[in-house]
Amino acid sequence: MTDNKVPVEKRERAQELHDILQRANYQYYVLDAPELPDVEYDRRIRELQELEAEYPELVSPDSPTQRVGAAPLTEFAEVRHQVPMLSLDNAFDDDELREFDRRVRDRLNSPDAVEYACEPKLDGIAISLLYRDGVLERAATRGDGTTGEDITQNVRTIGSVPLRLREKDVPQVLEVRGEIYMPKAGFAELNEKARKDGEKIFVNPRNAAAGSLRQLDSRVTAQRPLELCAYGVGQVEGAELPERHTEVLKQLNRWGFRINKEMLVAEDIDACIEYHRQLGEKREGLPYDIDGIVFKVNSIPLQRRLGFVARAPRWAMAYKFPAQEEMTELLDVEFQVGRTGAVTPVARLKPVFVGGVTVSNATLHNRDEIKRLGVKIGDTVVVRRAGDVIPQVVSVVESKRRADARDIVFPDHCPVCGSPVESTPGEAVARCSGGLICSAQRKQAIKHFASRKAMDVDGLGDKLVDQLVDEGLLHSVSGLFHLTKEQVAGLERMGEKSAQNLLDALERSKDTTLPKFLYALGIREVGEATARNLARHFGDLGPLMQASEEDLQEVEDVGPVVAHFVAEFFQQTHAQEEIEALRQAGVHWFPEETGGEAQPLAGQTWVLTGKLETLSRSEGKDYLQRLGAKVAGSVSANTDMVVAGPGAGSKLNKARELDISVMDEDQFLDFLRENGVEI
Ligand SMILES: NC(=O)c1ccc[n+]([C@@H]2O[C@H](COP(=O)([O-])OP(=O)(O)OC[C@H]3O[C@@H](n4cnc5c(N)ncnc54)[C@H](O)[C@@H]3O)[C@@H](O)[C@H]2O)c1
Ligand SMILES: [Zn+2]
Repeated sequence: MTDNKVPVEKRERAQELHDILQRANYQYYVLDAPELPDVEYDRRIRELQELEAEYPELVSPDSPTQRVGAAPLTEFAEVRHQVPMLSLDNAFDDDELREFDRRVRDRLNSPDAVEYACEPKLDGIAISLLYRDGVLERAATRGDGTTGEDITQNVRTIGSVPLRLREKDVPQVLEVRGEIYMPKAGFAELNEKARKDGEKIFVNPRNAAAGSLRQLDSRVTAQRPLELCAYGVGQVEGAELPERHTEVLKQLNRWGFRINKEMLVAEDIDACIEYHRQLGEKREGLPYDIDGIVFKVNSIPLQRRLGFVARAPRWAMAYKFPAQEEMTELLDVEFQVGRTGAVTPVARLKPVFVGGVTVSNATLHNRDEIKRLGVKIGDTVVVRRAGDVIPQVVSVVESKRRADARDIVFPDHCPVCGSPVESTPGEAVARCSGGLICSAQRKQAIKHFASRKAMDVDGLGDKLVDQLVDEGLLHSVSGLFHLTKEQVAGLERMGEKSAQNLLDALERSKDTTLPKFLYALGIREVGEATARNLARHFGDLGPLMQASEEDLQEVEDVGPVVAHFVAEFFQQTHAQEEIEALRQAGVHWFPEETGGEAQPLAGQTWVLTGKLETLSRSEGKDYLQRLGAKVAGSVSANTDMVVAGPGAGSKLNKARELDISVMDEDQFLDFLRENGVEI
């Protein structure tokens, strides 16, 4: 074939893709600040690969399809990898994975199924760790696959990187390869702190890990919650390693490396597809981000026979999960007013499928965040939706900024009631100063009051509260208990029966507990735990309402800020009147037992898994907390006990693995009774 067979527009497009991808590589690998979301990058790579497949003349050694990563920065010393550190090819659906299996078997001339190792694909940074005579000598990034950066000082600060191998019998030279990543919880904490301190915010855990590792001051790295997971070896001298990949990893584990607990051996490609499906369901619940599954031919001799192409081995494939970040257009910004008057900017987006759902709104947090992002209306933005977390605008694709992009103007006056919007110095949040004059705040206060963890009024949904307030039937929380059947039945989509149900639910809700009532009042910074501590300390509402800020600070976990909000709340005449009105309407509770009486589970952490048959998860949690226990959401090594119900499978296994005591539902109920909890 000759050059002139390639149509000009195809050649130009290829060149354009080269430019886009090279720029993206630089931003991603060198600056740790990608502008494009990964899916967008992957689409462009795909497009270039397809062009190159059609017109092989377009393939050049410097094509982004032929290369791994990017050449390293100059601040760190360069390291040459004896065995190149490659990337992985990607599959995006079952067919592409089957196609991979077909290619493997064709090449091996194997009519039989090939065994694969299945590992979650951690989303972090590839690392090479060189051990000489069992001692960590050097840690290097992948770089462009041949040349990486020496980041030994930084990597040494990571707890899960062994500085010395366990066991005596170790190879003279052992190069371990793995991923350094930041667990989700650590990432959330880091960003939250950065947001408060006005420091750099990372787009996702991968970027945070990359940025943390490439610090010139290793004391900074030491502060970051990084972990290592080993997934392979490079150079090995003076030892024979097992002939199956999964066995090699188990050996690494004995030498002191963490390996992934979800790892599995699949006997054929169908089992791989099933594994991918299962992990896809588990993905949100894992404590770290994964962006797919890596399937590797498990036999090392077969891996050797298969070899590799320019940028990836032929014996491995990454089967990606649906993206958690996508690009879309910011159409407009609206300002919502919350229960405490906080004015939150909400981005209206051109609908985009991300993280498994179609997203058309995302939070922009506050005024500072808008400034930090430098975002304008009309911009192309990157939206991230991971798990249950509210979708967020994480960055702006500046290269796509339109000439007519408009600044976002933060309102001076509440968009709902027109009262001035005020900000307290040192606080990022701006608030409507209208208090309960503001119907937005009133609606939110009533919704909160009626919510499940508060007064738990069955059937009083958000829409109904909006209707009641908008129709002028409801002006305060206590007004709920004066609603009449006729008023409720007269609303749109309501009838006699549903009206009666609501009144019955309201009646039932009057029988409550002091902690729930305190939480329901919606005092700023008073969540469930604080409400419980306040109730336990003061025993009843009277003494609490009289308490000074100083008195309040004696309560467990109550600092000056919370003490101030609580005292301020109870000093308002309006609040006092509301409380009186609620009691007049029949809201009641029994006083709490006060004092530092022994709490059977004080200081222990419990995990509630799945749904118990007779208790809801939140009830179980309430009961445990009454006994002084902290309740955790997932199973970790420092958890003491797990309460298991139907559907608790994976957590249960994890608990057993960690040697944590496990109880079933009946034992749990007995246990609560023994400890004097009425069920
Ligand atoms: N947004 C951007 O502008 C931009 C630019 C460049 C690259 N990228 C993204 O980076 C990725 C491509 O980069 P890449 O070459 O690092 O490939 P990759 O991240 O898709 O796959 C290779 C990497 O997977 C990691 N990995 C995790 N678990 C593993 C396991 N169990 N076994 C083996 N490896 C494992 C290793 O670090 C390895 O280097 C793509 O997802 C692409 O979207 C994005
Ligand atoms: Zn208002």
